[in-house]
Amino acid sequence: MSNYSNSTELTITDNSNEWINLIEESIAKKQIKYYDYNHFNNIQEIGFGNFGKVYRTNWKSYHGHLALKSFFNFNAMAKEIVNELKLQREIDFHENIIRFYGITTGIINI
Ligand SMILES: Nc1ncnc2c1ncn2[C@@H]1O[C@H](COP(=O)(O)OP(=O)(O)OP(=O)(O)O)[C@@H](O)[C@H]1O
Repeated sequence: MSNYSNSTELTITDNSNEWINLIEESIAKKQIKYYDYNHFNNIQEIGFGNFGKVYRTNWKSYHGHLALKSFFNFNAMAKEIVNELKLQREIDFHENIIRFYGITTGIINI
């Protein structure tokens, strides 16, 4: 039997899903709360930015309004989203900083 001690291992690395995996893991560990999209109602577009549209919505029987932020390309944005969440956690002690509640997935059809 021969031993190819100096053989080179060809490794193909694909980091494109690394950030998606991190978000999914955080949801699985309940570090990020996942909301069922079916519980949102009365969805109305209120603005848009470079990365997606923003909607005003209600959730279940909660009477206040929430902002739902959508992304045109979540996969391409995942790294920036993780970074935003880290930054948000640093400063969420201040009352003027809006709270991050969690994530949902769905196709907005209004
Ligand atoms: N929590 C919120 N409550 C009310 N309106 C909001 C809220 N978040 C965003 N908006 C509205 O949606 C618009 C887009 O917001 P978004 O955060 O996506 O982009 P931006 O911060 O304006 O710019 P960028 O695309 O560079 O991030 C805002 O300009 C605002 O009008």
